[in-house]
Amino acid sequence: QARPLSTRERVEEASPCVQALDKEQIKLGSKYFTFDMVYDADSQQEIIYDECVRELVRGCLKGYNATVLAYGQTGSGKTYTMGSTSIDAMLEDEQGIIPRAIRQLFDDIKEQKVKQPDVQYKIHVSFLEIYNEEIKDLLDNQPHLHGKHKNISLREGPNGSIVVTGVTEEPVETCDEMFHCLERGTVCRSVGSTSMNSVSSRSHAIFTVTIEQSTDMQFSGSESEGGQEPHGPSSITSKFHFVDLAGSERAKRTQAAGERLKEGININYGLLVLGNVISALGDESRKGSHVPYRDSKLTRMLQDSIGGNSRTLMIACISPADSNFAESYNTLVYANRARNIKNKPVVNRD
Ligand SMILES: Nc1ncnc2c1ncn2[C@@H]1O[C@H](COP(=O)(O)OP(=O)(O)OP(=O)(O)O)[C@@H](O)[C@H]1O
Repeated sequence: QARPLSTRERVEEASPCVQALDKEQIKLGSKYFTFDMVYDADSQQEIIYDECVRELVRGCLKGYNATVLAYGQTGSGKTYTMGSTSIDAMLEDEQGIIPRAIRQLFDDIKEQKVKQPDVQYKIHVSFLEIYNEEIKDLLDNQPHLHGKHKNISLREGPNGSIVVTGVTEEPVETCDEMFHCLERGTVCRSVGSTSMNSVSSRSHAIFTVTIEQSTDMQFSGSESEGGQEPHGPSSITSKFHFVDLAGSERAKRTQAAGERLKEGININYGLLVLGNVISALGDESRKGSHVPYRDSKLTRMLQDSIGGNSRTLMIACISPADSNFAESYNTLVYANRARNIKNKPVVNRD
């Protein structure tokens, strides 16, 4: 029986132009990159989920915010990996991160309810896309009524968290209800065809699950200290953002024109500002300098996730083809910088 490939071997297999140096370092061109995990085109969705995301969902139920964002060149597999595609016709093995996280969330809550029957759960989902620097509510039931005039705004909450007002916050109680929201929003997403990807996402999409857990009474103190002492009600609210970024693209290669070109320019603008935010936060020598979160809707939305209190996983999708070397190189530079950012995860106790 073949032994499983080591991380180093997986990197070498994934792209012939990438040279693995040791367990956590690779060389591309003349530059060195570090990473936590690497997967090639044969890696199963299940493995990626178990190794990278399962723990974040567990942490979210303990009160930590979490974010998974997929970054990469157009057509490199972000939407496929995130699972923000319609899953109706998909084999279960092929399903990506979001449907898996939904299932785990409800399974874990079921288990937790057995251990802590006093805890009450309230779950909401919202699904937004940032299209041409406008925020669109993908769960809006009456878009024809609201049109462009739906007033969605972003503001900073008391603890530095970003609060989005004016969006649909759909209450859900079951796994199926959450799947339904995912499907509903997915079909409303802006998708278009370019010569690099026939089903290219033309927007950044953010699927957010908010979990409130509350108890009327909490107990503290051990049996040996004379029994457990009840004290006041307590509640924890945590959020999980699943972010499927639109792909970086070069107009020359996508052959975009007209509306597609305008979308491409806006996509690249959002990603450029995200890159500037990542640089400002990830570079020790720029510590304390201005972080341009407000320069784009995308970075403002992700303020908690990048440099905030969230546990954040960035998935850098790269193409194994040598013809995509330049874009793969840029993606790794971007992700390498992001890896230097140190967030400060805290439990969000109200
Ligand atoms: N690991 C994979 N296994 C099988 N098919 C894949 C894999 N990754 C991507 N694909 C397929 O490649 C095509 C492009 O992938 P996808 O749409 O996910 O790219 P993307 O990075 O989201 O692109 P864009 O930024 O243009 O939206 C899709 O048809 C997708 O199903």
